[in-house]
Amino acid sequence: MTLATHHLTSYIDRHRQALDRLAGLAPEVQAAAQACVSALQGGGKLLTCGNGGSAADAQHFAAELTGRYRRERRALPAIALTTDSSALTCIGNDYAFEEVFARQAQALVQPGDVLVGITTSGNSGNVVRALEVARERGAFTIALTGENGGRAAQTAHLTLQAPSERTAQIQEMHILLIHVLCETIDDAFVEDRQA
Ligand SMILES: O=C(CO)[C@@H](O)[C@H](O)[C@H](O)[C@H](O)COP(=O)(O)O
Ligand SMILES: [Zn+2]
Repeated sequence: MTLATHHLTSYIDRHRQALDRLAGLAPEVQAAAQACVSALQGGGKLLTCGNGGSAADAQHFAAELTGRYRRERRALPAIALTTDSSALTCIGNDYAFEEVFARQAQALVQPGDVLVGITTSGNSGNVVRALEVARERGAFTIALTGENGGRAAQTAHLTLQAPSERTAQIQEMHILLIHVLCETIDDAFVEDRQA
């Protein structure tokens, strides 16, 4: 067996073992999807943030909404707080790295919005601070974490805890969860092209 084959087999085995536990998150996933749909139907927007691979996930989620996920529907408002290098460097340099998302949240979050903070450890300070600020400003807050929800789970209104302690596997489940949220958001808007 090659090393790559060994890794592929063990990744697949690990996912097989985790899938039943992931299915157990259905009530939380339904609640998260409903919160996103209600915010968007009420004129609110989604804001997303995360670090490293989770920054990519945050951008991926926002782009599925402003662009398109799977079915044709109107463009939906979503902003990833990870993309503006001027804002990130200014806030990181002049305040603190922990404030890079929170300061943008102070500027952008309105009551009725949803902020989604993505952190596999559950403990990235800048994600936790963004959840805190968004909550204070009247947004509904959702954390995507690993099995250990960490400080993010203590801060957010709702947490989707991917059942793993391995960063990579948590990320792989996060993107699955994000796509399920997008599928459910499509369900709500696909008949409503002019709204
Ligand atoms: O993609 C990976 C590892 O798979 C890394 O870039 C990873 O996202 C970074 O180490 C992050 O800083 C981890 O942050 P977090 O998920 O604990 O909030
Ligand atoms: Zn990665």
